[in-house]
Amino acid sequence: MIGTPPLSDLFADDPGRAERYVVEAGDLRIDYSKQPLNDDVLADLLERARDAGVESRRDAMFAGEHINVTEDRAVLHTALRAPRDAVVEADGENVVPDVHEVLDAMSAFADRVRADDRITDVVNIGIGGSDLGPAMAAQALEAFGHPRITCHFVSNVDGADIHRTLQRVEPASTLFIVASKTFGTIETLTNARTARSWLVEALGDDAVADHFVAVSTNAERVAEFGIDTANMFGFWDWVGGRYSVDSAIGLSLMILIGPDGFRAFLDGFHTIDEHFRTAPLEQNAPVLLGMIGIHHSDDLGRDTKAVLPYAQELARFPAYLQQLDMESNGKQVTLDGDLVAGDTGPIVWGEPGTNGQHAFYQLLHQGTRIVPVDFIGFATPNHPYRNHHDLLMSNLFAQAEALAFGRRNPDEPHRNFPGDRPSTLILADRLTPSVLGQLIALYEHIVFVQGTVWGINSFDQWGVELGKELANRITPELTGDPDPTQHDTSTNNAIAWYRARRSTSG
Ligand SMILES: O=P(O)(O)OC[C@H]1O[C@H](O)[C@H](O)[C@@H](O)[C@@H]1O
Repeated sequence: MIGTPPLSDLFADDPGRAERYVVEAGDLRIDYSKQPLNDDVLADLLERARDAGVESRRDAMFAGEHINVTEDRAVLHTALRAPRDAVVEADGENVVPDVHEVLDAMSAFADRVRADDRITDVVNIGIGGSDLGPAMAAQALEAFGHPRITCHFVSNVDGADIHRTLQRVEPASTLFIVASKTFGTIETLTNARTARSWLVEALGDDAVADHFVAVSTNAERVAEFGIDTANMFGFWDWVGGRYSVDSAIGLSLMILIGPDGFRAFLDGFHTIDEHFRTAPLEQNAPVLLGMIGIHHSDDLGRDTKAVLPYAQELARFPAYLQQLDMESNGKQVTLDGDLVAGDTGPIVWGEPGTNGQHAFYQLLHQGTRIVPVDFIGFATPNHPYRNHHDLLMSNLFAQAEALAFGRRNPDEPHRNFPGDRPSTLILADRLTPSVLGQLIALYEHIVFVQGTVWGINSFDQWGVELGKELANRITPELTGDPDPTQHDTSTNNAIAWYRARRSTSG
């Protein structure tokens, strides 16, 4: 492991540092000068990226090879944002015409809904990748939204979620989008059934065709559920759930911001795809940021990473990144099935600034753990209050400065700020559909680079299966007969406790 002097020394000794350690990708200006790097460390990290085969694996992904080996699938979310005339082959077939056929169908449908004064509310029912992407993006891009349309997102099987939403909408003016790649996810099917009963009770069976559409890869299950497949928008098994916001899973977003806005969103992704595919590693933003993350994790033993957007509209961005990063790289075995040697994906968390400053930044500044931070900010806000924005941005710049350089106070240790706390500063002119697409694609490819270096499969998610299976086993035990005894004693007692109270509380 190569160490570096404190950031204050690195800056003092190298006046060109702040110019040199900046990379531009699309509309993003990424300053990584407040990271524990010098030219030697950087060269070493890029060497490690090369040795790990980042370039060849990247090319294999873009070429549609089955790099998701445990599911024997291509990984082609990049094809979802390829221009109409591009050629991307999966299993010998160009998938781009199919992608654009669905985009065209979505666009026609979105235009119809946007022009239909009867529809005021769109409720997306989905979970995981079928929720977080559109929910995060709809919030992020509300300023670009249709004035009549409100999007709602129901994900949790907790009845409180659908109940709250159904109380806020009217059957006649609501469109439900049931979004599920597999159409087998119990949370989504349960919520969708409840929504359908609610609609049918108010408007009758015939209303389902007008008020329900589906987004899925599984036409058979959509039909079984009772949604006409004429009202279904498809996608493909080479789109991972957490990489699906730019597939038909983004239908609610497209209805909100319009087909042109959605096109701009996809173009933003594509800009970063092209950057990632073609920029030399030295100027390749996902590679640089990915390798900085590797440095924190592998060399400096840092377990977590905070993503702190100075944009209220990006409030759900950290939650979105949690699935993207932690479901992708929270793995313990390599592609060959061996245990990995060190740690893999970081614990990702965050909240928008300035709220975080009044909550957890104490630990960032003076805690014993060092948390690498990504700050995100914009020059122009999507609201009219420039004075607020100046305050917001001054806080962003101040926090990055304070973390990096601290303030010595030997006489009062509790007022001492040690500094030398790393951050990356990601800036863009304005949070537009294109810039949001660019940000998401940047993180997608950072995750890819890191998964490649760790030698893991970033595209499966077997770790979510066991809990699902056990829940399916326990569900009938909560109501059935006799009392269950087949679990460990703690689980048995918890189930017995619930059964007893369930029967008395009704
Ligand atoms: O879209 P669906 O098939 O309903 O899946 C929804 C989510 O659930 C699964 O358990 C996976 O962990 C996620 O990757 C997925 O996004």
